[in-house]
Amino acid sequence: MAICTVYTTQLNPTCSSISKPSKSHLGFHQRQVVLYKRNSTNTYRPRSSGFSRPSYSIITCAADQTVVIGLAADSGCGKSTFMRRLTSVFGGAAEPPRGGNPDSNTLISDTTTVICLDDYHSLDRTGRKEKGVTALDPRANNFDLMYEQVKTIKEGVAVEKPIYNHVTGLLDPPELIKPPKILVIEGLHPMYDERVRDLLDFSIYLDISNEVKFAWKIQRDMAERGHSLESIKASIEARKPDFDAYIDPQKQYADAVIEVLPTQLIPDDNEGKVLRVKLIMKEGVQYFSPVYLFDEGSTISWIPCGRKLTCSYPGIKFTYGPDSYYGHEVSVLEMDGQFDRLDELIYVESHLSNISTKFYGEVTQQMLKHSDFPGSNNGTGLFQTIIGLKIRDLYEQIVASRSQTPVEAKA
Ligand SMILES: Nc1ncnc2c1ncn2[C@@H]1O[C@H](COP(=O)(O)OP(=O)(O)OP(=O)(O)O)[C@@H](O)[C@H]1O
Ligand SMILES: O=C(CO)[C@H](O)[C@H](O)COP(=O)(O)O
Repeated sequence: MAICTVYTTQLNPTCSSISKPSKSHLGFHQRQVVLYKRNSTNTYRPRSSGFSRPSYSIITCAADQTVVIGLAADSGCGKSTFMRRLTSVFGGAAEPPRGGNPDSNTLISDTTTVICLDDYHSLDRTGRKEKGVTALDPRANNFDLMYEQVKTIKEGVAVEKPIYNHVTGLLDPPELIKPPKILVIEGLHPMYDERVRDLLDFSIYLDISNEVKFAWKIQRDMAERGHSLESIKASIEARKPDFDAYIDPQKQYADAVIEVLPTQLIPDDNEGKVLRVKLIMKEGVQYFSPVYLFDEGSTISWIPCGRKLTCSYPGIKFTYGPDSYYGHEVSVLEMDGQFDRLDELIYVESHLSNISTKFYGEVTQQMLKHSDFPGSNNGTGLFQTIIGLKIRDLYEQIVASRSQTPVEAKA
């Protein structure tokens, strides 16, 4: 986090965000901020002798303030895969904090820091068992701390965040999280608490239908983790009431929802391999303009298979159009089916608009780069990649708008 190095009585025009010091500001990382005193003419002086805490404000460089993105989904619904795609859009690899807890859930890259909200479990595995609550139950999570820490990071100050250890089921000693350019909070509840929700600059919900969730869980937990079919069924059933009560309702607040359903191209398909994926995009969200197919606002149905796109059974179908979602006006882009050849995706990409690419073919390039990630041959990978590009664009717009904002003091 860069600090404002203003040593005159006038504020640097790029530093427009001013807030009162809180306990966390004045803690361990006090040296990261510069304290200024406001005088009667509403100008600012750097800290000098006679400084008394209540009369000082913390000034952070607005252009460097952290943009906060929320990603909500149930466990095993593709959050990690989405995060890898997002990080890749910004370049560089995301890694756990160097020299830290090997069981840390955090991933850090040059631009992004992804924190997992499981770290705000207030009850460890034993505690939840004793109280008979699941991790999805708000009573097993500390929303006050989540709010305080996300807010503090957003204001440009580092925090000591707890770690929930998925290996031991215990709460480990905290780890230091420094303010990144983009903070992603991913997990079960990024939009559950209104205070946390209000801190989000953009929010996404991964809505995986029960049939597909089940197919993915079986694939992962049976093949990779040696669980039995019965135990997977039992674990999904046990979580369902709390999922319905506390996780699923968050999708009404999301700016973008990626909904994953069984295909409609194969009658009575229950294999869950071919997917129908919807990208539901809220209208009127600042710095976010929904993607469209051919003609903005029209209703379109498109089968791109033919000379320019190779399709084997059951083919590919795109639809696009306006709709309503939890009372909000939205645009919905849908893809049913899967790609045979990813290099031909450029044909589809060239018919999509508002995809926030920096050069022709960037979506296709990203998809080809990660062709081994789950979902790369269908709408899950395509829409996750597009949302990654939209987040980059949103971030750049926010930074640009902040550096143009006139200085305004909030005492
Ligand atoms: N788009 C996809 N298409 C097919 N399978 C997928 C897709 N996304 C995820 N999966 C399957 O689901 C599993 C979980 O994915 P991922 O690790 O990204 O989810 P997660 O939400 O981060 O899970 P957890 O919270 O349990 O760590 C993957 O191993 C894969 O089997
Ligand atoms: O839903 C979950 C996170 O996405 C987990 O079930 C929750 O965090 C509890 O984890 P564990 O099973 O390791 O105790």
